Amino acid sequence: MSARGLVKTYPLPSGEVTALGGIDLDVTAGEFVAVVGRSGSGKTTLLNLLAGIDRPTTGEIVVAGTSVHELRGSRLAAWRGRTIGLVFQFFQLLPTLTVAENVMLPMDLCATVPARQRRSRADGLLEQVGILDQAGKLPSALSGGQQQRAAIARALANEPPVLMADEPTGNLDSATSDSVLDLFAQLAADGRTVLMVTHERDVSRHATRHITLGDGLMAGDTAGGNLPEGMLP
Ligand SMILES: Nc1ncnc2c1ncn2[C@@H]1O[C@H](COP(=O)(O)OP(=O)(O)OP(=O)(O)O)[C@@H](O)[C@H]1O
Repeated sequence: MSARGLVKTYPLPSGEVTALGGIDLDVTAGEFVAVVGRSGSGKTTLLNLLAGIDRPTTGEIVVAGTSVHELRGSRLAAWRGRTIGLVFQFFQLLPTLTVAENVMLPMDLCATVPARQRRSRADGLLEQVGILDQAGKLPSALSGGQQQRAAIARALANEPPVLMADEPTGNLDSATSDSVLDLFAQLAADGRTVLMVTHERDVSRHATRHITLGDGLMAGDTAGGNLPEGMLP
């Protein structure tokens, strides 16, 4: 995954806000990258651009051989559904569907898996994240950690090469956070690219690389699990 000259500005009545001022980035398969930085430094904007949720004002993004900045509308949505697994702070599970049905939803939307294989694939993913015994329950019957595991299984439904997570442990206690982060580390070790936005030092130490943003620019790029002092707010 690479980005070149990534700029994102928002026009406001009071003037233009520059969320990203020109980011160059290369991330390879198997990396577990934590994007860190102060509030307002551009972390979520960067993740949204790389995931194809939002489009850059200028600049280029290439993910798994596709020039994402050239895609629009339904082609962008189809690419995103196949390529990017998304995990959010508040899980975003659909409350009226069972856990297994939530996991099958991306398969239904993208038709990447034949209909008769979707349930067994969902069960396999739920087993991988350790909650197969919760498959038939509604999300409200699960703990926060179990709900985030269900959301990770759903993110993996279409076998995306890239997993992106915005503050995935922001709503979990520290022991539960650790187990979810171990799961991300395992998914990266299996060859996926994992990119996580976080502002918590304890969370970011699970990553193998830290990208620090400051005022929309790259302020640091360090390998290893320990973020140098002063690199987090
Ligand atoms: N839709 C928008 N319209 C206008 N300004 C925006 C919009 N989205 C983000 N911004 C601005 O862009 C800058 C970067 O925001 P962003 O949410 O990417 O930062 P962040 O590092 O993720 O912050 P936080 O840690 O608080 O979530 C901020 O100044 C923010 O106010």
